[in-house]
Amino acid sequence: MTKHDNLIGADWISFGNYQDNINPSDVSDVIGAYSYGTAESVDAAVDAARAAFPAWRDATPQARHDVLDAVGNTIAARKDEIGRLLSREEGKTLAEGIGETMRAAQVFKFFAGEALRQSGDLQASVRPDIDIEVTREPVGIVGLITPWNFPIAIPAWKIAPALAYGNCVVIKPADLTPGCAHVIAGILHDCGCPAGVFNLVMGRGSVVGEALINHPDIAAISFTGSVATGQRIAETCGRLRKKVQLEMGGKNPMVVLNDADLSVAVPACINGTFFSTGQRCTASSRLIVEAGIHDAFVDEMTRAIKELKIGNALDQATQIGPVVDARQLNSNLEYVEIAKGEAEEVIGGERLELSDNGFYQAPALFVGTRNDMRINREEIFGPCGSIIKVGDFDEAIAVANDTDFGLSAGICTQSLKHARNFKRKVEAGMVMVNLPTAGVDYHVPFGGRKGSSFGAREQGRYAVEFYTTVKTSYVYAG
Ligand SMILES: NC(=O)C1=CN([C@@H]2O[C@H](COP(=O)(O)OP(=O)(O)OC[C@H]3O[C@@H](n4cnc5c(N)ncnc54)[C@H](OP(=O)(O)O)[C@@H]3O)[C@@H](O)[C@H]2O)C=CC1
Ligand SMILES: O=C(O)CCC(=O)C(=O)O
Repeated sequence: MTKHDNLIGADWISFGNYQDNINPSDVSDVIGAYSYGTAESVDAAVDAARAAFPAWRDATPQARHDVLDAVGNTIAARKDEIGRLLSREEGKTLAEGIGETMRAAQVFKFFAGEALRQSGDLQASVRPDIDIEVTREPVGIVGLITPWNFPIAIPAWKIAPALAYGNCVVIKPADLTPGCAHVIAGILHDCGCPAGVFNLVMGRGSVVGEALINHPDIAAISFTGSVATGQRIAETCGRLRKKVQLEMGGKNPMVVLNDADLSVAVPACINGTFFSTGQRCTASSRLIVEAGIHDAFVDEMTRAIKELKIGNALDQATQIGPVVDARQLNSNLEYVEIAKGEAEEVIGGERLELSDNGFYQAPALFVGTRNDMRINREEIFGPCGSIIKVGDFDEAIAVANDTDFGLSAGICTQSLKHARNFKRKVEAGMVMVNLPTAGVDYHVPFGGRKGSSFGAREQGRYAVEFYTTVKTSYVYAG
């Protein structure tokens, strides 16, 4: 079996402790063995980054552009092979895996451009003969901790801006999906990224992740994952005065009003709720439906989920792949049991025993639910959606906002007035009109409010806020 090592400085380093990367579509398929690091591995990676930082900080924008652009081009050229690896290790369909790979390529190319577009302000002083410049500088060495559900796009949208703005990186990918981050490391290495500017340390969150967040020379941590881990990271970073950016869960509402076009609303809800096996922090987990269209909507959704093809992620016909692992599958099935006690009706949601030996679950629709039920308060992170019936638009907005989260929110309506009011009143970082709540562009800000996010926004040119620090310089020329 192929063994995969960590990238520290210019070298591929083995720490022993090889762990199998298993395909959730078919657990007999072992993708490779990945060497997991320790706290000492993090020390070595930070030493390499510290040595590389002065030269990378001072590198020309052109030099940074060229590395990132070459990485983007290489990922795009290898999209089929990398997309297949992604689908094998995470379980999303091949189309989704290749699509996510292209998104990562585009992110690198976008931030290659941003490396060239850095700017500052020249401001007038309130005193005579003094000029003031406001400029941005890299924060230093940044630690990136990424989840399993977007194993190439999320590393890409943290690595690319970090490097574009002159930082050095130590990344710890999710222990369930180290393969795509390992491929990015190889591509950065081969595309001329100087030794130590980018370092990969694979391993467990409780070991490598903890060492990263506690390391005194790491200036900033960018994290995507669960609320519990994010809270822990925020506390540590606050105590150690590190800059921190957290993207966590969602309980995203999708409102369907009486005037919605069901031929738009149903595909948007099917996509938002069930695609990527519901394992998206932007998934539509609460479908808030106005009474006049409720029964027709439930009928159409029930028909549509029964037609979904669940199966091996690598099968071209598959629309919904497996759940990522046994732990997540068991957690989803527990929520289906909870739903049986809370909802008026549960459609689907059962464990599926297919010919491939993977973690398959039928999509689940919970009908006749209230917003105060556990299934509507807690993030499930599986192919499960609840339907909540409401009387009118005002009630729909109140229910949409009655949640601890605030990442994405959607509305299906043909009314310009309701769409406009929804955009203004909904408490979310991203709003979708007649579109699924999940599936975002790569060049605009991503993030939310309340319990979903903390710190500066990710992606697009707004990423500059997290990956740089501001310097104000006064020059007297009298
Ligand atoms: N918002 C999102 O996009 C995501 C949300 N989730 C939510 O989280 C739930 C659990 O998923 P899970 O993968 O366990 O999420 P975690 O939050 O545990 O994992 C996210 C990342 O954090 C790392 N990590 C874990 N513990 C620590 C720690 N103490 N210090 C530093 N880093 C740490 C993980 O490492 P390791 O992989 O080794 O555990 C992983 O790289 C899901 O059911 C879902 O609800 C999960 C993934 C993405
Ligand atoms: O919906 C998307 O396109 C991105 C979702 C995401 O980043 C996540 O689930 O972590």
